[in-house]
Amino acid sequence: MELIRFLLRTSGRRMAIAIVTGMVSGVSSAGLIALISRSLHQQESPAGGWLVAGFVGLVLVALATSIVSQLVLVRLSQGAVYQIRVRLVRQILNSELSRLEQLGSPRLMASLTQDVHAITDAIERIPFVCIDLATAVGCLAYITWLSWAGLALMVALCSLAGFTCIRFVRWGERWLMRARDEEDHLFRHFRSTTEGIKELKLHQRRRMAFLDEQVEPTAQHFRDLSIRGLNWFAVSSSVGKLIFFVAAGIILFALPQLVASSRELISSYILTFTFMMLPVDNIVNNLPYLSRSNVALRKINALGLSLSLHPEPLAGSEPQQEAWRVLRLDGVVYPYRSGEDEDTFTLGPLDLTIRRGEVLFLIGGNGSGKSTLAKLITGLYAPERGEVRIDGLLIDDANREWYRQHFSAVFADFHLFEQLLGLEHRQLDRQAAHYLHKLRLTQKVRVENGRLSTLELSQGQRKRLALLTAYLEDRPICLFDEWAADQDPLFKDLFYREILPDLQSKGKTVIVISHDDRYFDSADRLVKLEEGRILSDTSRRPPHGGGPALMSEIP
Ligand SMILES: Nc1ncnc2c1ncn2[C@@H]1O[C@H](COP(=O)(O)OP(=O)(O)OP(=O)(O)O)[C@@H](O)[C@H]1O
Repeated sequence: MELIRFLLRTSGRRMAIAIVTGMVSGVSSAGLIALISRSLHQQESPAGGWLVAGFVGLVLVALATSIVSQLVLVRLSQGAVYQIRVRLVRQILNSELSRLEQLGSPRLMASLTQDVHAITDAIERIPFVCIDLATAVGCLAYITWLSWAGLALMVALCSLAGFTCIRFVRWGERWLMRARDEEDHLFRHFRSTTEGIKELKLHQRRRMAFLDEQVEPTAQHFRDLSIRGLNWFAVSSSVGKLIFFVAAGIILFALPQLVASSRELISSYILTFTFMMLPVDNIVNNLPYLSRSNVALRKINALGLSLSLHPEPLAGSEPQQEAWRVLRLDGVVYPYRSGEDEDTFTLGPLDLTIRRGEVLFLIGGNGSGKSTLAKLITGLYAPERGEVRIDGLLIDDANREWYRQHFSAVFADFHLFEQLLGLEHRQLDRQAAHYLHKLRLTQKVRVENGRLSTLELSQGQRKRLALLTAYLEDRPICLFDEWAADQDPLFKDLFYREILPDLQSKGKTVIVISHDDRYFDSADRLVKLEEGRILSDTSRRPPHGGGPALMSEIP
């Protein structure tokens, strides 16, 4: 079973301790049955001292080993859940952006929530299932010890039960796997529900169509596939219980006819089967949860495999190249693909040279490739063909992470973190307060211990906060993707006339994606894109230092 293999990989030593102590507990429980059975048969004569001592001893051993086994398994299972969560997030973070975009956030969210939940659910049951299993195995061992005919019957029935149940569970799993694939589509609709709530609320017919034509059919399909899968589990559970009762019936009624059996033997069987009933019931009832976790693990492994096919090496420790001079893109090509080979849009081939200290505007119509080029320049995408070099140094998989550390960027679909993560200024709060004042956000936001007091702001204000982060990062190259689009005229002016010259005066190179032709005169250079190619590259003036020192006097 995949879950057990996963737990063994997580900590084989702990698993071994849990199995050994669990088995001791199970055998002790079976020993207790044997002892109770024997004491019942000695009703006539008072129980000997050794029986009482044996009873107390076995109770203590069964309890102590059961507790140890469960404690170890609780630790092991929670450790495994922790590892799965962290490993998955790490794998996502270490994967190429283009791969993550292809997979889509609903697929990632489904694994991070549903699959992790299914595994957690199953793993939390493992300690109890293990003890039940150990008790059942102990009881079977006792039945075997009582009579060899009992052993033969048990082996035959256990094989039959195992074979039949596993077959049904496998069929069930196949349906659950299909249901799980459907769940990815369902998550896409969940995302549309939360992110498109305004559009859905405003338009009743759209909302009805969304519900009737998208959410309901997908949810129904998911439900039907799940029902089919769970039906097989129900069959498997009933067949398992049926075989158990058949075993009990044969041993109680048929065995005495076939093999000479004393009343003592029969009553021992009755006691053992009664004792076994609860653990067997628990094991059978937990099978669907364990099976679901198999499906979830397969899904997570498939995601992990697909992510690991596009890994990115971790960051090198080299410092940024503050004094870089030239960044060159030579013949770079980046295609977006929808299917196997079908290109939907291709950026390039294009050549571009960016010099240190210049303010470069990327302009062009919607869909001309500006944001794609920005992701190539910043190293978020790797070109399929062509080269990116910084001062002649070729940027490849080995140093792309290092190269990215040269950039601060505010993309159009930026994300704000509540905490100013990864910024190690000694006076972070003071610096942040200074920039908040300059960005006219003091009335709205405070920064305490590097944490922003609120993110409940207008889109324009949120963008100003993103700009604050870029300032605090203090990286040599800044990139703003239509930053000013949501700003009022005052802040548009502030951005183009003061912030950009200020960044330039600090020696930063600034790349701005802009549609604001009123402010194109703020650029040293205008690079115009059309259909993924550079249409024109116009230098308006050589890169200069200077400009008003808006942000320069940091306290
Ligand atoms: N993740 C993606 N997957 C597939 N195609 C994409 C993806 N992102 C962008 N595209 C396609 O690439 C083309 C260029 O998009 P890009 O976002 O670079 O344009 P842009 O010039 O920044 O446009 P805008 O001014 O509207 O922001 C578009 O035709 C778009 O459909």
